[in-house]
Amino acid sequence: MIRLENIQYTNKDRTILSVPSLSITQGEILGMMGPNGAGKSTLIKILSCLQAPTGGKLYYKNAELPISRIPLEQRRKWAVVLQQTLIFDTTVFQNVAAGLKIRKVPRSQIKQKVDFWLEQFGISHLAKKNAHQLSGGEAQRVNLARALILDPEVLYLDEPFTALDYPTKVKLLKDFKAIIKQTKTTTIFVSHDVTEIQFMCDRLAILMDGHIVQIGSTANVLNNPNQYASPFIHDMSLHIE
Ligand SMILES: Nc1ncnc2c1ncn2[C@@H]1O[C@H](COP(=O)(O)OP(=O)(O)OP(=O)(O)O)[C@@H](O)[C@H]1O
Repeated sequence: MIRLENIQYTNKDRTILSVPSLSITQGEILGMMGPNGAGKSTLIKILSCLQAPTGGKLYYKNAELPISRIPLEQRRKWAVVLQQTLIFDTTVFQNVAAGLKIRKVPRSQIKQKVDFWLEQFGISHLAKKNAHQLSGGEAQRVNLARALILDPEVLYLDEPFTALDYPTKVKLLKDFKAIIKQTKTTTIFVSHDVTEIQFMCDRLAILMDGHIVQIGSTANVLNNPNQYASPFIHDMSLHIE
């Protein structure tokens, strides 16, 4: 589905990211972990074309993308959800409908789709509430519904659950995983929380200092880290216990 070849991101003389190759298959959930400043957000931004790399090639469904000028139709196949919920000062319904309105989807379809996605995320009862009056967990549900309503082929998530308390997070993770497995949405998921990663991800990549030092099945990477990943995995062991 997505393939990176020799992707580099340098700033002045500093290499922030260097990924010789990375392939992401359709429908998989790929996790990304690593210390602060390892380059996870930079990689997400490059994958979702929010930021152009300074070198390398990006392929989407075997076609090379012109990374410095990605067409709008292509960008619209992807959705990005960040830790900060970008909620508009209007109702929950209008927030979830926003992307469809921009795409000029007919009103009758908008109503049908919004009702469906509010239901999927268990927030139908909040439809008329002002989105600025929501709790963190409710707001993040709105944020996720707003992304998934666009039927993205790829979903990029950068620590979307970090600010949530544990019971809220567990409930949302369960609902969310069921939805993305059902819709077979290819998902790239950055997190600092090993529990989230274990629960969500088919594969896990460990980034250190701008390099993917290990990638493989989530259980294998966490249980058998290589010499480069093991200091980071070891430091997380307190959280695992
Ligand atoms: N546009 C930029 N210009 C200069 N330096 C940048 C730029 N973007 C990121 N960096 C630097 O690149 C490095 C990687 O940053 P990035 O945000 O990708 O890391 P991260 O792994 O997502 O970190 P965190 O876990 O703290 O969110 C950091 O040292 C950051 O300061």
